[in-house]
Amino acid sequence: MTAGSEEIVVSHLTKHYKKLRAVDNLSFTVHSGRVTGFLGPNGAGKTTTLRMMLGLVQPTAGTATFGGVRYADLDRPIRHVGAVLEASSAHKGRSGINHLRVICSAAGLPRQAADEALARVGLTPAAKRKFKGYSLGMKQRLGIAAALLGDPRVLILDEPANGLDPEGIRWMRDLLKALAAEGRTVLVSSHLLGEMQQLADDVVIIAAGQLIRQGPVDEVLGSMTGLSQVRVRTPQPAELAAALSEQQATVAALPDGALTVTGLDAAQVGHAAFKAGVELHELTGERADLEQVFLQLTAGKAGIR
Ligand SMILES: Nc1ncnc2c1ncn2[C@@H]1O[C@H](COP(=O)(O)OP(=O)(O)OP(=O)(O)O)[C@@H](O)[C@H]1O
Repeated sequence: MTAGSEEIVVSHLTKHYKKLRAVDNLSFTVHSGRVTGFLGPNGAGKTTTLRMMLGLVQPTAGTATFGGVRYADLDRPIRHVGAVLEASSAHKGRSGINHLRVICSAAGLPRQAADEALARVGLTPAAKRKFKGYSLGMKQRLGIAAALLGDPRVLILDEPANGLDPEGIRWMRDLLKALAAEGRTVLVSSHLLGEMQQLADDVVIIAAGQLIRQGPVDEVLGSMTGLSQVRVRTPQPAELAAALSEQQATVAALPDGALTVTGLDAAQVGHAAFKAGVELHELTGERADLEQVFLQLTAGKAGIR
């Protein structure tokens, strides 16, 4: 399966509910061939944004396009954009495979697309079991299978890891990375920041309806130097702490005897030790993780509006 490239461009997208600016002049780009994490505190406007992209909510202003075309103007949208906005629902007594076949026949897709999509999400062994007997994880997989039926170049998933066990989460990560590696555009919202750090190539962070930061995960993490720490081990901790304190660094002792230094990078700590004649046995730069960066960037903007 090869896929052409179809970027998502969100431009000045806005949604007002009476006085509430649920989404406020939001612009960002989601690139093809990459997984983009869409992050924001509760009530930030993520679901509203995704729903506007898919034509399910009418924007107050602004646009969202897929390869330059609005969702409503796409020719056979199922072939362009697959979306999973909430855990899938299906007729309780219908089997997984029949659920997908019904969608295929309504959308004019070949029957065999149902078998392929089911295989892709690992549900073939449960193909003939009734939906009501599916676990939450199986329902999530079926929802993704439905989104994949038209072999779309864009995938949009709202909290896809909900209800998945650790193995399911790992499976989801591998699937989404593989779909992006095929050249697809994959946009996924999640609250699981540790998972996002492992999954996403790029992030878009919003809060209170507005863009806070977008870019490659590495760049976003690297830009928050104030949050990074250096771990250092020395047989002369008192001398090193004194030398570092002169440079406005904060030094804390760890239970294992090492020190953590905030406010300097590893090279600066190494240089200070060298100048003070202090012997080092370990020197490791520890970058802030996505959770720390997220909390710092959205501080004061989180919460229910
Ligand atoms: N139909 C609606 N009418 C009025 N207000 C709404 C409507 N839909 C959403 N909102 C409000 O818009 C804001 C953004 O909601 P949205 O569901 O988009 O946020 P979210 O980032 O997806 O949040 P969460 O992470 O909690 O799912 C919230 O304050 C919400 O209460």
